[in-house]
Amino acid sequence: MFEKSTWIKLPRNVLVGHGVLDRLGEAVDELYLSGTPLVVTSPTPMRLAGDRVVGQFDGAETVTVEKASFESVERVVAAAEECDAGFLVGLGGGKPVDIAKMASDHLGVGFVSVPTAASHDGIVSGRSSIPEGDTRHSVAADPPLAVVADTELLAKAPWELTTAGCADIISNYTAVKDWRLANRLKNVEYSEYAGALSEMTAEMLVGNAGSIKKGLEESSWIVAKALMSSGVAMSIAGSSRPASGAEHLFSHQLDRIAPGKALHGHQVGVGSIMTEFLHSGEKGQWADIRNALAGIDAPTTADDLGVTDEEVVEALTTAHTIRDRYTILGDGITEEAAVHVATATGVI
Ligand SMILES: NC(=O)C1=CN([C@@H]2O[C@H](COP(=O)(O)OP(=O)(O)OC[C@H]3O[C@@H](n4cnc5c(N)ncnc54)[C@H](OP(=O)(O)O)[C@@H]3O)[C@@H](O)[C@H]2O)C=CC1
Ligand SMILES: O=C(CO)COP(=O)(O)O
Ligand SMILES: [Zn+2]
Repeated sequence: MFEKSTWIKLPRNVLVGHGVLDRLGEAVDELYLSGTPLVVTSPTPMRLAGDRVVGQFDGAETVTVEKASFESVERVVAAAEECDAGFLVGLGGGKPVDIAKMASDHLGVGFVSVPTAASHDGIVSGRSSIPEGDTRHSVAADPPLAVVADTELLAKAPWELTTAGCADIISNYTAVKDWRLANRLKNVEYSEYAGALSEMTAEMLVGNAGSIKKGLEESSWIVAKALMSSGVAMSIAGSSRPASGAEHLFSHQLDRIAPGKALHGHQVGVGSIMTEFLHSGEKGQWADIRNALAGIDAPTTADDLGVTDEEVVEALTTAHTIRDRYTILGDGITEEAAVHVATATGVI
């Protein structure tokens, strides 16, 4: 008997474009949400867009978080309970958006995503990624009911945040390779639709790389749409597998070993150069990934990331321990292998 079933959760209203931030209230009205809106944000986004967001709702409350942690999630849950929040609005980069997503899932209330940076593909995904001690939890959470990505606002963010978003998308190439490998070797469920969408998203971004330039609002448009598409791939898969493989394990380890040195997207980009080398060897496509990253001003070396050679090697050799996700790193690679891949690709 055929017993498979699938439940894909996607956002209902997605607004991307110049000035759409001022249509946030309208986009939310359409969702028939009720109760007090709680805006979950962090210091910079609050300063840049807090008033414009809060001003579109009657009686909105605000909570500011500084760190991606379960403690922050608990603080947001407490603030929501105190004001009896009807729904949460995540305003900012990946940190406040993920925290708001996880808190609203816990509270069973709606969530609206308002990114201030095109820096990661959690803008629209049904995943929340929070570190805890030596591990990282990437948990299912309902995706946003609405996403409002104002390209005027995104384009004013530091250029590095946009190149980080590009690199997060470029890393989809290796994430999908890892996913297929895990399917072949460990029978991990693979979705052809999600895998194809994720790869096509990376392909289109690289194809449009010529239009991704500092100071050009069109760049934010291209990147924001790619981030949406990648987030949808994760929603279809019901996991972050289409967009997160060994290059993400490497980045999550770097977050522990060398915290705050580089952006998530930049770390996964450099990780992707090396894991592509592990997948396809010296003559493989790792140089294409490096060139794609270099072409949009994203880091390609340890130096660019601001981390040491030793930290890269440590992250590579220990990345497999951070979570139960089979990748090209298998049960771990030796220090010699890590030094070889990092040297051969020019990362160190
Ligand atoms: N759930 C998912 O599927 C995914 C989740 N992620 C997660 O997202 C996080 C990475 O996202 P990222 O955006 O890099 O992290 P942050 O939210 O920490 O943002 C990076 C920095 O940019 C600042 N910032 C944000 N917007 C602006 C702006 N418009 N102008 C100037 N500065 C700005 C932030 O300020 P401030 O410090 O004040 O916030 C912060 O210092 C990671 O925790 C990662 O795990 C990434 C990909 C997918
Ligand atoms: O960063 C992500 C996808 O780009 C989310 O992946 P994780 O599940 O590794 O946190
Ligand atoms: Zn990512």
